[in-house]
Amino acid sequence: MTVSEGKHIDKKELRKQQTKQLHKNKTLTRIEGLQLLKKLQDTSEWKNAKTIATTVSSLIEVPTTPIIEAAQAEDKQVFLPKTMPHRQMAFLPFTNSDDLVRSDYGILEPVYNENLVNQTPDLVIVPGLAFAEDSNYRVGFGGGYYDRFLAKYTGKTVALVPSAMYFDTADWEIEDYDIKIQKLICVN
Ligand SMILES: Nc1nc2c(c(=O)[nH]1)N(C=O)[C@@H](CNc1ccc(C(=O)N[C@@H](CCC(=O)O)C(=O)O)cc1)CN2
Ligand SMILES: Nc1ncnc2c1ncn2[C@@H]1O[C@H](COP(=O)(O)OP(=O)(O)OP(=O)(O)O)[C@@H](O)[C@H]1O
Repeated sequence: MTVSEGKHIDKKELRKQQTKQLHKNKTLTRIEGLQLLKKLQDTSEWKNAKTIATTVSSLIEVPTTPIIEAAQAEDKQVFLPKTMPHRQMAFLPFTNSDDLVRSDYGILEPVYNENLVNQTPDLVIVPGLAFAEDSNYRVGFGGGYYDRFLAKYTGKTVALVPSAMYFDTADWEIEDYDIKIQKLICVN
């Protein structure tokens, strides 16, 4: 117990709240996602990246199909995560939607091939449920996959933050293993 605990919302509670909120805001998130992609394309991080990691979005996240298509149109290679044992992620090249397989968590993933893994893409677009603008901390789905991966990753990181995921400040508890996103791209 810490004295400051009272003003923090439990991460699990926040995830529950945000999941509900994001379901209500799907349409807005989709529209804002296109604006956020435009802003992303204006950044040096995007322009300088030859290899980009994103995800296959679930219904409540910023849709990633437009991101994948924009990257491909600019001859950038796209990598997608496959969840592995011990809460590790392997990033594998995106070839074609038909080659993706649904994971136990219901997310489409590329098929594992040790020869194709790339853990050092130039830019990682980090997913999440909530982002704090003043500190760049995030809350994800709770697997700790990105925190583990980013602990070793030394390239560029950005996150696209629609209004439903936006927080001025982190009113949740920051843990030692939480990793800040280098650049948050927000609406307006
Ligand atoms: N579109 C997308 N793909 C992604 C992520 C993401 O956030 N978005 N991930 C980002 O990390 C990874 C998968 N994330 C996962 C996060 C949590 C659990 C999981 O075990 N959830 C538990 C509940 C955990 C809890 O609430 O404490 C469960 O479903 O039982 C699984 C996968 C990789 N792919
Ligand atoms: N670098 C790490 N090494 C070992 N364990 C870690 C590390 N980072 C996070 N974890 C563990 O993973 C669990 C989930 O972490 P956290 O709540 O930050 O997930 P999240 O960031 O919301 O999820 P995700 O990164 O999958 O989107 C925590 O219980 C934590 O103990």
